[in-house]
Amino acid sequence: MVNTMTLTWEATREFAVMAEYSTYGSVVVLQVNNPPVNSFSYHVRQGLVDGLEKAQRDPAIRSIVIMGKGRTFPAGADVREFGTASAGMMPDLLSVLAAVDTSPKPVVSAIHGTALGGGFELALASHYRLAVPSARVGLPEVHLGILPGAGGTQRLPRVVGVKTAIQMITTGQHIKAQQALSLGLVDKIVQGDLLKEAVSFARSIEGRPVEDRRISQKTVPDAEKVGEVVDAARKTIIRRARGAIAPMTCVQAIQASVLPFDVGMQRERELMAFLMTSWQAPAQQYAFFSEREVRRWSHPRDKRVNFKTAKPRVIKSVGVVGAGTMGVGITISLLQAGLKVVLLEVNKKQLDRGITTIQKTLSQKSASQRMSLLTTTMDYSALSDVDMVIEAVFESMRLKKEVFKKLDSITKPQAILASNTSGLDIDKIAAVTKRPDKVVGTHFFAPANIMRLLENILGKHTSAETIATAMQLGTTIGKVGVLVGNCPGFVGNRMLGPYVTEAVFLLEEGADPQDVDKAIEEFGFAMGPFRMGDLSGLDIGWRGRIEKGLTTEQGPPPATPPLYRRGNRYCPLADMLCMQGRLGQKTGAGWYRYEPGSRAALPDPVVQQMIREYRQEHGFKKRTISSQEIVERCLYPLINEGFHILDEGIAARSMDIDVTYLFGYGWPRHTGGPMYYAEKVVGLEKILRSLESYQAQYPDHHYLQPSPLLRDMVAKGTSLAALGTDSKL
Ligand SMILES: CCCCCCC[C@H](O)CC(=O)SCCNC(=O)CCNC(=O)[C@H](O)C(C)(C)COP(=O)([O-])OP(=O)([O-])OC[C@H]1O[C@@H](n2cnc3c(N)ncnc32)[C@H](O)[C@@H]1OP(=O)([O-])[O-]
Repeated sequence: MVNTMTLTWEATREFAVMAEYSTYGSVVVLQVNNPPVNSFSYHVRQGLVDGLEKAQRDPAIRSIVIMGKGRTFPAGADVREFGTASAGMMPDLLSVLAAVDTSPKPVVSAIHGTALGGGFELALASHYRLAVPSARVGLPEVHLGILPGAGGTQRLPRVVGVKTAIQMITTGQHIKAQQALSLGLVDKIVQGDLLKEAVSFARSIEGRPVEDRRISQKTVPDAEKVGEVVDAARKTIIRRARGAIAPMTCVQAIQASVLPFDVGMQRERELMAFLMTSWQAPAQQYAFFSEREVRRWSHPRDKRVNFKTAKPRVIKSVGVVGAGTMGVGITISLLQAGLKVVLLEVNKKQLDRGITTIQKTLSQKSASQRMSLLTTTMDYSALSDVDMVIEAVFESMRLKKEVFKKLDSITKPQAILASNTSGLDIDKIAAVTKRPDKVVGTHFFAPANIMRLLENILGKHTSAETIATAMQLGTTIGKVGVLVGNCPGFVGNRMLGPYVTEAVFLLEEGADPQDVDKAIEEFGFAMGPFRMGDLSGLDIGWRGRIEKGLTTEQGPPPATPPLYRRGNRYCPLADMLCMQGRLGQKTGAGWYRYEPGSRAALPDPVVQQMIREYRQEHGFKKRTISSQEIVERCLYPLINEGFHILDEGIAARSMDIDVTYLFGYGWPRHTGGPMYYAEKVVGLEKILRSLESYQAQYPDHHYLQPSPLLRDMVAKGTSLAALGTDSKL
């Protein structure tokens, strides 16, 4: 039992601020105090080493507890320090952990919050680990393009075996306390006050030898199977990594854990140095910080549109109009966040289908509780009292205007009206209401309950309060909200336009859909443009082109040259598929064919024949197109559109574009996003010169014309970060 009297701070705070030193009789408690996540900045490392040394010197001290102050046990190395002088300053994390491991007095890590990365490595270097039930542990370094470089690849397999270590480290998953206990990663789960419990536990183990508690001295339990385990895991890891080098490098380090500890540590250090100096690690760290930085939004249009000053309205209940795929996904997200939802659908069958999907998707445990927050209706008057409505009807301006007129007359005057549109003009929708200041675009991505991106569109009259409310709602429901301006397609779909168009032009010249998809997937996308089109439904784009007058259900509009529309080059291959009823996966055929019940895209001789005949008819000569050309011709125009978007102020910062693509379009994270990739991986000058060269070859592909901003930046040597507003990066 801990004497509560001893719980008053006796210690001086000479290592205060970053690692506080306190004594409770024979126990020293070192509390890391570096908000918000107690990361191991230089001062924390120094504080811990000083504290450990002081505890060793004091004969009255018999055990040491390490814990985190505030919300968490250390969540890892200070990533902002990477690449700076303080990252290399001694003591480094390895020497802190060596001092813990070799301490003759037992060291207990007492975990609450999230012990991640270097934090969990510190816990593994300790002789005992306690955790509160809500704690989570893990080694998520792979998401930052590196490996657990403070012994994590060597100590974890010594506890859980190579197989589980590979699984944990290559996925970077966080493990709950209970599972950590069953894996032997924590020794005890403690209820109640962690400090008291930890001090009491530390007293109970004083005097016991620490040698057999040192993980570094243990052997890997499944060491003899290491080759077999690695072989079995390799294929899946490489496929999942999609070009990221960190996962397989982590495996190489884990493989070395069967060697003597010091040899394995040396191997870990070498592999860490390899990753740290690769171009992928900074890209992934940029992605990590950008995901957080977009929360500090602002817009050049109006200085009141700024996260610092704009106050969101409190939203307790939300109406959702439309129980199609999007409306249902949005409803699920809102219910999962504990919000009250009124789901309106005028078609009874559709409504019933929607309710069934919602019930099935919500987790068994909380389904009835979540479902009690849902009201369903076919009557607009049920929306009279909600704080906000998200319209998710079919993508038609006429229909959306009708819905907004009704919503404006029925909902309370202060209610916010949001449209889940993927590209329609928010100002036109707002214009049919008497409250354009309360109208905003909220573009969710399918499946809306899974995809993390929420593109929030600021209309001409949208107030700062309204946009703040949309951004806040995104956070509440676990989305990554990005603020963008109003233009056709907003940021994401506008940039996708030239990408998809150029992909189809590649078919004219000799590529097959699978050639283009393969090149884009090798670049790192989960799906190339043709597989993606088949998944989303080819009719979406077709309907859009019909609405714009570019085509009709029967073929090209009368008196139109076959390969041109309004003076621009046009390829009708996608329209031809739709006219044959090939709308993608849902009809069993699109750019590919699909066996009943299967999602596997199979090359289709029918499509290949159609493309061949088309080439013949229009005099295109087939040639072999390299993967590099495919990647450049699809991605550089997309990037170029990003520069137009920045130039027009549709996105305030390049990171808003990057986050949009990382979270909404499956852009490979290890390349940082399209704008980061353009600047830091390829180089702006090279992008510009390639666009110029392709433009010379294809003068009527208008989007290959380099953006004036890109030209200007190359000429002046300006960086993208220098353009941004409010950026802390
Ligand atoms: C010889 C050399 C040897 C080198 C050895 C190093 C080896 C080691 O294995 C490497 C590591 O540990 S790598 C690290 C491995 N660890 C990880 O990868 C863990 C990464 N972190 C996370 O997963 C989440 O932040 C938490 C789950 C910790 C908290 O989630 P939440 O409650 O939703 O909160 P939130 O909004 O997410 O964050 C709040 C604020 O903290 C900031 N920040 C956070 N972590 C940071 C860090 N490590 N650093 C700096 N900053 C970090 C974050 O940016 C944000 O700042 P803002 O200014 O307010 O925007």
